[in-house]
Amino acid sequence: MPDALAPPLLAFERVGLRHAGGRQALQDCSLQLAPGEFLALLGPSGCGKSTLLRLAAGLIAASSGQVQSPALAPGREGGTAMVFQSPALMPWASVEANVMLPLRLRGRPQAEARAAARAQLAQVGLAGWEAARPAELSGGMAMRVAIARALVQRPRLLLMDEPFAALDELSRQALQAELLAGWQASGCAVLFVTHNVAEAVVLSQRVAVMGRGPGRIVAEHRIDPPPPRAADFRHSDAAAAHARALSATLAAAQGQPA
Ligand SMILES: Nc1ncnc2c1ncn2[C@@H]1O[C@H](COP(=O)(O)OP(=O)(O)OP(=O)(O)O)[C@@H](O)[C@H]1O
Repeated sequence: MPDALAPPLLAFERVGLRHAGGRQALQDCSLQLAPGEFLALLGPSGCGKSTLLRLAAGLIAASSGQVQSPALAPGREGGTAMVFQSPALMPWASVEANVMLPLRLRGRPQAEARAAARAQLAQVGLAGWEAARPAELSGGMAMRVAIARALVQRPRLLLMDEPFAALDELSRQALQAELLAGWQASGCAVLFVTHNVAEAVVLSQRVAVMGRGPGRIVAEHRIDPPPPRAADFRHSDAAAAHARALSATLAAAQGQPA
């Protein structure tokens, strides 16, 4: 659960970003994420969601304003991990070796990294698949490996860029439930980019809606009840009401009637 009194884990203060080609992708973009919070970032195509995520990861620097996050401080445990729409696994390496990689790169001993990878794979439902190669996995299983590879790093901040967009609906729902279980077990904060209103409602505690031209946060919407929620929350009247409100906000952000 986010602690309302704790300093933010991630703070964007009037951030602007002009790409090298001259395009102003973000302008006056302000957003805060509390430790342990699950925030969905919802917005139309091209509004700057991925750009915002890359700023949060420290992969690019703001042109104006400030991005602050203790999770970006170098040399500290509990940093930032990222999951993309493509699982981006090493095809020549086993599932276990893929999940061990970030720990090995940090110098963790082989046996310790293997034990951590096995435990994390079991947590995402992949016990018994440690020796498999990525080519043997379904899209949903490959994404589970990518999530395990992120969570095994014990990040304080998990950044996810439309990770379930390429999956069929049933796989997507299963992965959503597993991500929520992983989030609750790890206590990390999640910033989750999606186009999908229902996904934002089911997963998050709060939704930030982006508008474009240039990209900025135009609305924030709290999703009640707080987690953990009943398994059938996605079919509840409360979820439908949140989805209607968010769809209207999103349509307004795109300059369309709801
Ligand atoms: N490296 C880059 N150089 C120049 N312009 C870029 C670069 N990356 C993104 N842009 C532009 O910045 C704007 C925001 O792009 P971004 O990918 O952040 O949007 P998005 O909301 O994630 O889009 P989508 O939902 O379609 O993935 C777009 O107009 C895009 O064309």
